[in-house]
Amino acid sequence: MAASRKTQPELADSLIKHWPDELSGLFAFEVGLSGGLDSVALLSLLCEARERRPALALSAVHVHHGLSPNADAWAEHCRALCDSLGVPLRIERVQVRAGGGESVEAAAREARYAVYRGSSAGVIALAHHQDDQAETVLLQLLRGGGARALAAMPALRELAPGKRLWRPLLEIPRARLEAYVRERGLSWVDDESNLDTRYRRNLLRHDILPLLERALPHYRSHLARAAMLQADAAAILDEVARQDLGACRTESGLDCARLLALSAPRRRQVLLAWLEALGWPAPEPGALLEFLRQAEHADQGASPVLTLPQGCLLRFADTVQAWPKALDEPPAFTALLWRGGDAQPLPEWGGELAWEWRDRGLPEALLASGASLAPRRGGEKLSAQVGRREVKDLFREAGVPPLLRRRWPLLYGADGELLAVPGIAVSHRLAMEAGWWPAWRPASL
Ligand SMILES: Nc1ncnc2c1ncn2[C@@H]1O[C@H](COP(=O)(O)OP(=O)(O)OP(=O)(O)O)[C@@H](O)[C@H]1O
Repeated sequence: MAASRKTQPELADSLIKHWPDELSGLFAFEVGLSGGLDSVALLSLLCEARERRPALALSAVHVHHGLSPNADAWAEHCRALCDSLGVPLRIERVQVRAGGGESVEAAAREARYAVYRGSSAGVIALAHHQDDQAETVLLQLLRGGGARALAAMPALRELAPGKRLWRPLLEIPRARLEAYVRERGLSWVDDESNLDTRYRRNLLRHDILPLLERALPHYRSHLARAAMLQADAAAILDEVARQDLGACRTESGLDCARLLALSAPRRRQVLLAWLEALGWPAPEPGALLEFLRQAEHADQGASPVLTLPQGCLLRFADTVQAWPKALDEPPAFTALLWRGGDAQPLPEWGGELAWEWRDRGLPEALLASGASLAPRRGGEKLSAQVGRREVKDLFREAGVPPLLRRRWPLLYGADGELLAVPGIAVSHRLAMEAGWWPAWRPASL
């Protein structure tokens, strides 16, 4: 053991030397221990760090997925290793349920992260190394990922409030970890699924990367460097998108004029940042481009819509709005509460009825004496300069998307006469003098 420590001493030294400043003052570290070579190396290295930093409270967690016939043996191996290193271990059994097109691998990962988030330690350390990082960059590239995806795995990130995820081995090639583990005389288990080339990562690892290595022995560090550069680019994109989003955001969505004044790539980033803030996954880049193109060239009367699994984006008047998928049916009847021109919030209608004083508007007496709101049923007509006009045509001309027409409140007088289509037109017959104009403000998300 003493002789071997001379061969690979620099690994533990380098770990200590590169201890992130952000982790100073944190002492409870838990290693995600699969029992494989990488996490065995990490646990052992952190044990060496503990010798030099006795305040370090080191523990380990093994997530027992129960997926492999060898799962119990892996857990046993972790137990024996932790006993020999004097590290407390918790073994967490999880039920892996893949659903909705998710792979078993992804479901197992999700289950692991749930266990990590539940840890009482402030820092969870995982053993991803430089080879993993290089593979991740290539896989993201092959999936057509952008800067954020190509930034691959960060060395440090927040896992949950007050909890960090740390990957201290990202700059170390796997071969060095193997040499280290062998020198320490430590044993590890091999996950048999790692040899299964059905998984894309394993196909890269076993069939493609060995070829690449022959021509470009330093490809790992080059890909890791590319990831670092992309991480910077992604951080700048995020910063700019956050600022642009702040400038474009209005109560009901994004201001079209401000959005369209931005360069095309910034527009896309704003929309993506907004969707992310809403918790909606990013749409296909092509679909987003097409929506923005249509939104830019939309005339009065056209309302481009981008339909997404969670709902839809639409351009209406001077805003881009996001509407959740399931729009409830509006109420059949709502009494107008007249408060001398104060806006009336109507959450059950998904918006607010506001009032403006105009040269031609509705008389106050009419509004104060039993007016009400009801949805469109079809066939309604409103008094116009010449005769009466179909509400359907008024909606179309105003560019109200069909989706919003269903829950657009129409304003009726106590005698059942249609007084106004708020925000679009008021009865010509009743608005002969200065009076009130109703404005309907649909609230998007
Ligand atoms: N069963 C497990 N229990 C605890 N930690 C684990 C387990 N499996 C993996 N880990 C931790 O996660 C690290 C990455 O493992 P692996 O490469 O198998 O996961 P991955 O799914 O490819 O990566 P990611 O977690 O980024 O999705 C391991 O080095 C180890 O630290």
